Amino acid sequence: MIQIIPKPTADLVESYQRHCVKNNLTLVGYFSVLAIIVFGLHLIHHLRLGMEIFSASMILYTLLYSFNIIYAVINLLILPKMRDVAALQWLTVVVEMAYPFFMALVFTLLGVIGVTQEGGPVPFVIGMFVISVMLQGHYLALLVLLASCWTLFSLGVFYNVPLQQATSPIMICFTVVLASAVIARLTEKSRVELFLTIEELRKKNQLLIEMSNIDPLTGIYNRKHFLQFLDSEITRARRYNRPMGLLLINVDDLKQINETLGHDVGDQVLVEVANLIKSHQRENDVISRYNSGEFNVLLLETDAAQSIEVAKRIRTIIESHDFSYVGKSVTVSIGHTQYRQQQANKFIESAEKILLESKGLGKNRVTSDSV
Ligand SMILES: Nc1nc2c(ncn2[C@@H]2O[C@H](COP(=O)(O)OP(=O)(O)OP(=O)(O)O)[C@@H](O)[C@H]2O)c(=O)[nH]1
Repeated sequence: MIQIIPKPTADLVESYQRHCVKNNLTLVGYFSVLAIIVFGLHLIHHLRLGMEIFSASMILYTLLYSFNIIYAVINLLILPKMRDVAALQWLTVVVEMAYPFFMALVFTLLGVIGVTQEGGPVPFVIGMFVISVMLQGHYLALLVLLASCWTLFSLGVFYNVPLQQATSPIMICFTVVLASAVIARLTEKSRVELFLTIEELRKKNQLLIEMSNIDPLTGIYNRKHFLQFLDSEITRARRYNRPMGLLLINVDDLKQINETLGHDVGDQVLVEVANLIKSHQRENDVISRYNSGEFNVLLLETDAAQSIEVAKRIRTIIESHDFSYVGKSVTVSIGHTQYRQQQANKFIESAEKILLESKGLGKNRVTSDSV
């Protein structure tokens, strides 16, 4: 069977949790604003009906709404502005966990009051569904909370209501708690699967992008990447008038190596030459395989004298390297040019022209159009 969804690794799980925290905080923030509006309407409703506003349930509602105001301020005004990462993480955990716990407690008490005053367990039912949405990504915490709320609710109802009247709301609320847990689990599972699939696709996409820029034989950048990179560097060099050199490096007599020793040996020579150039690369050099037997080095922030210096060093390193399996030393011809505010293709053409000159002059040499 093909496994489409990989087993989540620790970093994926962590990343998923971070994703949940972000979502939950936004949810908590907007839920708080909604609760404040509802509280206003609730209060107006009570006043218009001339109802007692200091009853036990009203005090609980007031407490619930006051907490919402504090949470709305923390979530929407304080957290987004915090710069201290450690403090932010700490406060985020407190807010994310404390809020549903507090809500659950208040809703449980409202549920008990509701049943005691024959209003029914509606607040408890609503509360449990709300916290199962809020605690997405923390299933264990949700289970603990649901179980504690139900136990608290049952004890409260038993204590205040005769057994006959208590059984029905307790059973209803048990079903609600069970349903909330199952729904939360199912939604979380599908969210995790979707998240992991997207994450996996994102990684594969990244890998494809990287692979499309890499030469499979030598593992260095390919021509496509070089041309893209050159475009952006030309814009920069023009804008800030920065010096930039280009070396075109061609392996001498590669055709002959291929013909006498085989294509595999030719491949090995190319890999080794690429590694030699790479191992002596400076921080600002960008190396790529430009053509079959040809490499180039783009030398950023480098003037003509420094570029020629680099070219000479590369030539010497390759000439003195031990290529004993070829039976003779492997050499390269290098053409050097400096950027002169021209178009990218003209810049490359200059390097190609000077490389041809290098070859014509007898190979294994550095030729420059800047001296
Ligand atoms: N082994 C190997 N050979 C390649 C590869 N790509 C191209 N070639 C061969 O490399 C040779 C390059 O030849 P050229 O650069 O034209 O000529 P050369 O023999 O190097 O001669 P000069 O450039 O004049 O020194 C050709 O025979 C290509 O077939 C590759 O990936 N691996």
